[in-house]
Amino acid sequence: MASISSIYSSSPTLNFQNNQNAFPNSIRRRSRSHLPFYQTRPKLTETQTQTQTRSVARVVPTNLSAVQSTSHRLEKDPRALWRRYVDWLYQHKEVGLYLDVSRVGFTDEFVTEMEPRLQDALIAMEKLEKGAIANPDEGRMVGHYWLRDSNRAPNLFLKSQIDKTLDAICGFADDVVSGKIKPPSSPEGRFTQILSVGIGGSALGPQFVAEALAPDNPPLKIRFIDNTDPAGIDHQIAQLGPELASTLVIVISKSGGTPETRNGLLEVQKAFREAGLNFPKQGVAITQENSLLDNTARIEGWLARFPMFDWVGGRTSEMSAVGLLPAALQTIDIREMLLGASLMDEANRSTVIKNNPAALLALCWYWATDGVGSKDMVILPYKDSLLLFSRYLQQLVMESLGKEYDLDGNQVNQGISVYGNKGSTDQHAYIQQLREGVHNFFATFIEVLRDRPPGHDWELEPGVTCGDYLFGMLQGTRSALYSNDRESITVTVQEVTPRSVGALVALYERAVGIYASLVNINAYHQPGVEAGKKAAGEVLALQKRVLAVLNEASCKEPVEPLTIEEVAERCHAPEDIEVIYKIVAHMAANDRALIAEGNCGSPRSVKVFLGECNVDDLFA
Ligand SMILES: O=P(O)(O)OC[C@H]1O[C@H](O)[C@H](O)[C@@H](O)[C@@H]1O
Repeated sequence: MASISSIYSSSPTLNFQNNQNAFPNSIRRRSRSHLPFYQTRPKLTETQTQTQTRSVARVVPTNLSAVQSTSHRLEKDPRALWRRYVDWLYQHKEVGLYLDVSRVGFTDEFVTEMEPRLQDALIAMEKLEKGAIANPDEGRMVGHYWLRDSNRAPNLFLKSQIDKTLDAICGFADDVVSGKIKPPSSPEGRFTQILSVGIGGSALGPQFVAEALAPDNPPLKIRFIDNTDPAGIDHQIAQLGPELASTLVIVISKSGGTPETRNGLLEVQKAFREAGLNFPKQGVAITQENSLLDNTARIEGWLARFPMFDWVGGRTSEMSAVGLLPAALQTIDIREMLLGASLMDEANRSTVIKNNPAALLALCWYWATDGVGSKDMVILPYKDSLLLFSRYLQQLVMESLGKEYDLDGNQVNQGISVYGNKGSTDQHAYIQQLREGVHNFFATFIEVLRDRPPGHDWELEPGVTCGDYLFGMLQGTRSALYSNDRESITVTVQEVTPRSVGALVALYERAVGIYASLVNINAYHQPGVEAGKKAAGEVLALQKRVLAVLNEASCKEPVEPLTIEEVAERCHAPEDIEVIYKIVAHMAANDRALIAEGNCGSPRSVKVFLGECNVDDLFA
């Protein structure tokens, strides 16, 4: 998780204070060591690429590579496949979940060779659950498993923090839903909408759970601002219309300093001002204690604040206030979600690999991707309400496993790519390529046995329901892929319920942790994300310098239009000329007092000046 200072030090504009001053008073010269954003990762030379390949090879023991998927032919005899299905089928009775790994072609020899490594991974997981510093780079414990079983927290203080927060969430949600806590100026007299502002791990879990579990007509309907796209934000606010007066705004950010979330908040606050509404009486913050967001909410007297804990990462925060508060406000049974997760956690502690679904998943991933991410994970839930599962897993898996270095400092460039939407819809989009095209994936089907609530089904043709078609499509695709040597895992749940959704989240969280141990990486940090954030800050800082240079030239009599080269020179940033051109083009397209003359298709012809100059700023 990025520290606040690292975000703010990179750009003076990325600050929770609304900075109205677009023109800096002084222009700082960039140090030579300050690389422009597009140069942050130099290309590897041929020798480096070879070194990289060698270190990748090091994480796969040579004795394993001989028995792995690439050289192995899949079993095709139906009776042998049925035996394999029965032998390997995992069932969790209390959750109503099954895991079928029979269509992944791992051999017995592979399982035997992986056994000691899986046992090591389970020991590492046990230590993590007991409070070890499992995220060494950030010196942090990794405690999302304690959230659903606080008795497992390593000390009483953490346990009471978890319990108190859960009670506070339930109490607050009950009071909002019952109308005891009301918005100050809504004609309805109660909150009817939730606007959740957050990004990444502070959005994806709540989005997935809302789509999966919210009732058709929840007492509070949720919508999300999860980007700094102004048109997207306007769209959400416009759709709320007069109901802004009865909207509970939940701002979620672990660090409390993520620029997109800060911007979303400022935009929403502006909408409240324009509607004559009192934002603090409708605002809730979920963030780490003493973060900028926390302090802002405290000082401004927001309606409520809920903590995010240092030891819970964003992408594993669904069972913290981040996921639980929005869910509870939609009357989703969060205690059942927590129970589903803790039941699944318990199963995932089994040291018998066949009885440990997370270990089985990790084993399959390792087999299918040769332990180096050589194949993508395609997630295909055959249920509309699970549409966002793949998006949720994309962050969980890719941010956790996508790492340049392993724990010993070897360059490994690990990861598994994740994508997918839902079946059978995707059969009409890209299954053609999956079956016959480039063989670079393995599929995971998510099957839901219950088609509709009891008593609602009907036969649209004799003996066949709509749900039977969905079922048939899944089975047909699974077998069509397999017959063409495409491997698949099937996770089956009885129904989409708070319990099964909690269990699915827990299953994949643990599988990611175990897999990370198998490939010896830290699953709990995200150093690569910082580069993009830092680069964005640099672009915005450069934009201010461009404006200052243009302001100076535009205040001259007569106005001095500048070429892009001249702007770059005067910014003392000739190496950033391309970004400067893009800054100019973006500002010109947005009527920002900047006039660009010439043909945008040939950037050298463009001359630029400001429509209005700011003399005060020039002499400030
Ligand atoms: O919750 P926040 O601190 O606002 O962070 C939101 C997101 O920011 C970054 O992109 C991190 O890589 C994500 O892991 C995190 O979920």
